[in-house]
Amino acid sequence: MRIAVLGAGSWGTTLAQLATSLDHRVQLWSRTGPLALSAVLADAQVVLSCLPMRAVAGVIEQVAAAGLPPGAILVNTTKGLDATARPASQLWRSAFPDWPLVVLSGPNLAAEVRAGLPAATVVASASPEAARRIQQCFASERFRVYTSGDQLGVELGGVLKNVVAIAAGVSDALGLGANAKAALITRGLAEIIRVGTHWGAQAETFYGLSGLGDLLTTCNSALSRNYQVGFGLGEGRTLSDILAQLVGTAEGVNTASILADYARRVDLEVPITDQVCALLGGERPPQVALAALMSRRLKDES
Ligand SMILES: NC(=O)C1=CN([C@@H]2O[C@H](COP(=O)(O)OP(=O)(O)OC[C@H]3O[C@@H](n4cnc5c(N)ncnc54)[C@H](OP(=O)(O)O)[C@@H]3O)[C@@H](O)[C@H]2O)C=CC1
Ligand SMILES: O=C(CO)COP(=O)(O)O
Repeated sequence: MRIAVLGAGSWGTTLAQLATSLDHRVQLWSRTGPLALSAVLADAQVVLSCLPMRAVAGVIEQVAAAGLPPGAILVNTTKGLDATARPASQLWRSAFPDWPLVVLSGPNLAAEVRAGLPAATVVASASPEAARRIQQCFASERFRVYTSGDQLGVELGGVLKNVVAIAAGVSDALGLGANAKAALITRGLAEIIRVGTHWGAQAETFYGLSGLGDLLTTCNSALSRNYQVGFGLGEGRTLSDILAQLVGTAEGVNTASILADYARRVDLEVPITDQVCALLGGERPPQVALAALMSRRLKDES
């Protein structure tokens, strides 16, 4: 396959390397690289977006100006929300309604995939044929690829877990222990399912690789940038200090405030997100956020 990879950060270079090792012809585009976007797109059969959320709308405009080859499969890997709480694939869908669209998402820390450690992921699309083609394209002995028809659920699992991963980092920095971490991850999953099903995703999807799978990876690995942000907050550092030293993108920082604002407007309960937001905004210290979560009104687990 001829693959254009947009975004030469951690994930873009990793997927480009994986695709090259599988004998695809790969061209990697970055805004500072030597290749023009029009040349990279010219005869691409697959266009893989590995951009941070803040770059997606601008690059879509550039792709529209450069021209997207008819029939090329668009693959979104961005795990973020725009200011209006839309996940990235919805921006691609609005700009290119006639092109097949696939979301690739799962527990896939780039450094581990790059090192050739075994990993699994999910490719989801309204077009089973497009999902199967992308499955074939990226599957290897070290990277197992499943398909799903719940494109929204697969994407939202990857987007929403970032906020819980920030909370998990805080929990570990405070030394709160394994019981607290398990409670956080489990109630985080309940929060993700509440938001995801509100937006129309299927609840079962969140128990799969792109939901629970990615939540476990991101909440338990210091390789995760979102976890690193939380760990820094738990150590009492300011967000600006943490971000100044962070290598790469932590999408959960923006996702938390966008989600908290949205949830407030539609009266959806997102207590973990609310506390993460308050911590990110420097509004309260971690121990006060913890106390707020522990002293909520007593309720049924469901
Ligand atoms: N890293 C990972 O483990 C995984 C990441 N993801 C998701 O993939 C997305 C990208 O993450 P990741 O690769 O880690 O991010 P990085 O921060 O490593 O890289 C982002 C890349 O995007 C480029 N970029 C930034 N702004 C623009 C812009 N306005 N126009 C064009 N290019 C731009 C950067 O270019 P420049 O260097 O010039 O600034 C950089 O090459 C995120 O949504 C993330 O959640 C998904 C799965 C795994
Ligand atoms: O999404 C990821 C792993 O699946 C990467 O997580 P971070 O963005 O927190 O590094």
